[in-house]
Amino acid sequence: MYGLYINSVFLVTMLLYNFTQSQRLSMLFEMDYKLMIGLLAVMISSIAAMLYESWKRVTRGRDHGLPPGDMGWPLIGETLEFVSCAVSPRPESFMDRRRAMYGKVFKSHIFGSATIVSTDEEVNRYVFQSDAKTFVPSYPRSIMELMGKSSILLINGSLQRKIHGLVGAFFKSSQHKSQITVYMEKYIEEAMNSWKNGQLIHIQEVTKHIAFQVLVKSLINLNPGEDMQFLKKQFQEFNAGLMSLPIKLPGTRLYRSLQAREKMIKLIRKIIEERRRISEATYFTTPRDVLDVLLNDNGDQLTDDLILDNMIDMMIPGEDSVPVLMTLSVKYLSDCPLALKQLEEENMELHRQKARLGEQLDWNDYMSLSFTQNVITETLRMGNVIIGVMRKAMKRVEIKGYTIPKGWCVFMYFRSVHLDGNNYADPYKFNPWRWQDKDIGTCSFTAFGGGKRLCPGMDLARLETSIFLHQFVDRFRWVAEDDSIINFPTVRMKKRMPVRVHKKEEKNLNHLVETINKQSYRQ
Ligand code: HEM
Repeated sequence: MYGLYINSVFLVTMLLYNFTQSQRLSMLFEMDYKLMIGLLAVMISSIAAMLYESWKRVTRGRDHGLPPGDMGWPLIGETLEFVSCAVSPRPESFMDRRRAMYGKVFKSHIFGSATIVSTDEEVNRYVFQSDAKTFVPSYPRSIMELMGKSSILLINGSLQRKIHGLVGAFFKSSQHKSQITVYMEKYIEEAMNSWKNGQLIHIQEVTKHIAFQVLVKSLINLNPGEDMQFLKKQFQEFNAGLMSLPIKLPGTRLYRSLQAREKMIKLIRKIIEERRRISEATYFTTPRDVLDVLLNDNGDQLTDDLILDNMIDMMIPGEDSVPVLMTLSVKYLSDCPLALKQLEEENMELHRQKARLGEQLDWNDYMSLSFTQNVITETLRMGNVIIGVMRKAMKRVEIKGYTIPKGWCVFMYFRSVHLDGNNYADPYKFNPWRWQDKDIGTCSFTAFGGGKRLCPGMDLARLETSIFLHQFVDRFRWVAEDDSIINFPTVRMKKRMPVRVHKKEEKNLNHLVETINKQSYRQ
């Protein structure tokens, strides 16, 4: 790089010297245009090289205690290389290369911020456990613009803890799980009843539709209908702006998303007003949804504006992640017949038991399917629905001998931790059996984050996925068409996971159960 810089300066000097010697301005125009372009290119590369060198000097000068690493080019840093790896089938290759050179924690400059990238579970645990005086959440500008000021995703301290506690407790409650199980079964049945034998189904689309209905039911108790359709349309418009240029002018993507947000706020405000008209005793005693939970709070911190912000912003982490988890489970199971067979057996055994007792399945039954839960955990480990999260350092922090300067971002990249051979043997192999008798809480598994911001929707996501897998294997056999996983900007299937479904006949079902019983599926 330094050689290019010297050469460029030399070339520019020579050309300028020739030009001044000619003493004729017109000579500039007589010069071959190719030479002009060449001259321009040399000048630009010369300036770029100078900037690069001074950037290096500046960043090297600041290195006291910083983890090793490369800040890349001025302004863009290493963003281009990060993105080119992110769109490849191995997004973690960006991290792998640097881990080999610098270790599990290194410095970089991505998406406009000086960043410490951590692929180290101990460092991540420390960051997760830190309070808001040390680290606060950090998101790309467009997301910040679209989120409400009082969004749980942005606020810190006691108010964040309060909302997190209220929402988490509601999602964990037996009452919510029972209610959502009934609705989930209903929405799945409606979708599956329309499937014809041999039909091609796009799992990603079906699960997106079902999970959105469940999410909206959990948040504002809305049933499928006109309002739900309206909300879905506006949320899609809103969502499209989350990864856009942060320009708020009429006509821009961000502007349209902000308008969609306003429309959603209007609808939810109307729902709040309607609830206030209903007698307090009816809706305040047993909350039906998160909205009731927040309205029910006796303190004066939870204003209507705060509740409105949160009703919309809680859809952001909840809307896409659950259908992706369901879709990836189907993908990995399709690629691993042994795991599919064992999952089928477990679910059909439960079905038979309940049929013998003449009982319906409840949420507890679904959550107690241990192999199915292991399939979900393994899908989260391999699929990395959320590749990682960002925090911003509010002060200079020392962790494990590394310095994180005030104002820098920390990017906790879960994907590398989850695909590290030292943490998980044969990490690229889908192996749900690895979770047998393993305590998820004590290992490096952080698909739902950790600490004070541990995902409050974690149980809901697991329950929904268990119910979907149960109903799917109970009623259908399928043949998956070729498809591949895309990881950037969000995780999804390239072709929306097409599968050809075949209804299980009652006779075939019994035969299949017998066959399954004769086999052992352990690996
Ligand atoms: C597969 C499904 C899901 C995954 C992988 C997932 C993952 C995560 C992760 C990693 C975080 C931590 C973010 C951080 O530390 O900055 C988080 C936070 C959060 N999740 Fe989930 N999530 C899922 C489903 C859901 C669902 C269904 C909801 C329901 C609304 C939900 C609501 C939230 C909320 C509100 C937060 C923010 C908590 C806070 O900052 O206090 N998530 N999620």
